[in-house]
Amino acid sequence: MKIHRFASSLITRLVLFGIFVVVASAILRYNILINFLENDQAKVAAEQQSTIASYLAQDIGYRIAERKTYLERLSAHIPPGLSADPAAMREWLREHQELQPLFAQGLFLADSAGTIVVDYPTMNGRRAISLTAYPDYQRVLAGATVLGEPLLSPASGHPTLPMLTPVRDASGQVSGVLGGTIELDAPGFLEHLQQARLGPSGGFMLVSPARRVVVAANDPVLVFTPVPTAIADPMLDRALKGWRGNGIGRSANGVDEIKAYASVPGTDWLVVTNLPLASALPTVDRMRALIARGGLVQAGVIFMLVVLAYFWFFRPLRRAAALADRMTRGEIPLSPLPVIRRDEVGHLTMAFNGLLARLKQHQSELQHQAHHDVLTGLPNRMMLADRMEEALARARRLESGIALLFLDLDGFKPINDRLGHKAGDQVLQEITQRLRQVARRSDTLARVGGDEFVLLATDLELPLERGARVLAEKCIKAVSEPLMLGAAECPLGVSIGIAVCDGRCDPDSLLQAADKAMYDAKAGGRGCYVFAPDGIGCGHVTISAREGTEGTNRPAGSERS
Ligand SMILES: Nc1nc2c(ncn2[C@@H]2O[C@H](COP(=O)(O)OP(=O)(O)OP(=O)(O)O)[C@@H](O)[C@H]2O)c(=O)[nH]1
Repeated sequence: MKIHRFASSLITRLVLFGIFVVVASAILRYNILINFLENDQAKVAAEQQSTIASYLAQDIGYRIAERKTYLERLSAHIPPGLSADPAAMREWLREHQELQPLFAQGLFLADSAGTIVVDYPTMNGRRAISLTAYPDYQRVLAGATVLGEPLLSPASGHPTLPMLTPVRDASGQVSGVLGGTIELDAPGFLEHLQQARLGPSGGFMLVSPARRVVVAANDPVLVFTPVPTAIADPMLDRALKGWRGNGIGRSANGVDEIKAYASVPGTDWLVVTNLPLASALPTVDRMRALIARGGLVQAGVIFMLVVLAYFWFFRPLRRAAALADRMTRGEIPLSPLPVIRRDEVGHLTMAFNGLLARLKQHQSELQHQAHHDVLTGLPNRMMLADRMEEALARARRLESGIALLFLDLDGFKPINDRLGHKAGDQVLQEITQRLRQVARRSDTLARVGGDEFVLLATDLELPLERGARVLAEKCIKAVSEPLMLGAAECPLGVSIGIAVCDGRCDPDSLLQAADKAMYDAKAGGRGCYVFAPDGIGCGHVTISAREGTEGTNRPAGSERS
């Protein structure tokens, strides 16, 4: 029962609704804020990465340009005829290599047939290599300085990068090729890219779009590995096709990353940076934790407020409901509930009190209807019984007596028949008024049948019959007075049976005795009164001065009706 009441409680619903609103707004706020922060932070991080990627690309470009310029200058300054003397040429190369070691794997000279003839330092097998098979060899012969594709040095096994420039004779004709081999791992070339760290798990790559291979990376495992396919990493694929910029994309292993792409000047290479989104946005993570903690605190505060509200705002309501329950169970009488505050609860309580007042009024009306005759407003038989009980008890206490006059109208039916029931009702109301004037305030005049009335007279002095007789005569006189309804005369009389008692008799027997005496009065000619015979149904009647108890008594001057 309690669980059911709890489940259907307005307060429970209010609390649940409140919690729903708080949770929904917290989730909404959380999503809006986190989305905004994520986008904002990701944008900032992507711009930062672009800057870093550009810086690295510029740095690599600069180092390549530096080597290119150096190689071209060396080529231009080879003393005439020196290339014909390998030992002197090698010495010349050594001097320059030691002065400016930009090519970590050294310098070499190829003759006009493309065969390497001199190198410094001497590397295993390098002198036997022919450059004619080299894809860009013809471009070198045409006069261009060419940066080759990265390859694993057959001599050292290290990733290397060859650079070739033409050597011209005095007439300006290409007479040979001067080359230098850059070692990718060597200090002073790609070390920024290789050693740099981007967050806890971000990385850099130098990619050759032509070969679709990773030239260098801060993760050595990636070096010389093919780049992911277009499906695995669509953003990188776009970058390989020429697009430059930054953004958020999914990596080949399914991680969302912030990526940036920048071109290395003087090459077709590409610097790629990538940083997993999660580690790029530490503020967002902290914000998440902060919002979660804030949400918990908020929920706690709201819960406490709801509990306080429950106890504070609804206390009068709970108290009123408890009182109303007790009234319903009959533990306390129906009485207005206390109105504590002038709020909605107070309004409801006042409305309840109004309803209660109406109910009580209705109840007393019903009570009145149950004990009174509707037409005349006189007490009915039920109420008469109560009054008789009271009167008998009082008579016993005060050692007085009571008289019961049973009145039945004479000649009422013809009025009804002649003038109708409505007129009959008016007659009954008029007779009631007349009989009321005859009775004392302490007496009870009741209507017990169609044209039957009972007059209960109390506190009678001895002899009881004297008072009863006077009363009966007054009744006969009052009823017999001319009665006009409009122009119609309504002649009426009344027959009265009288029973008297000193208080020690049974009310039903007393009523029966009076009723029977009334019939005797009817039988005796109507318009008169008859006392119930001593001992008939009223064994305790004490009559000290009994007059005319055996005969029919008419008031002086009254006519038989
Ligand atoms: N108008 C009206 N008539 C009523 C009411 N109650 C009973 N009656 C009528 O009252 C009449 C009573 O009948 P009787 O007692 O025979 O009338 P009566 O002419 O006085 O005859 P006796 O009593 O024998 O002298 C009946 O016609 C009933 O229908 C009422 O509330 N209003």
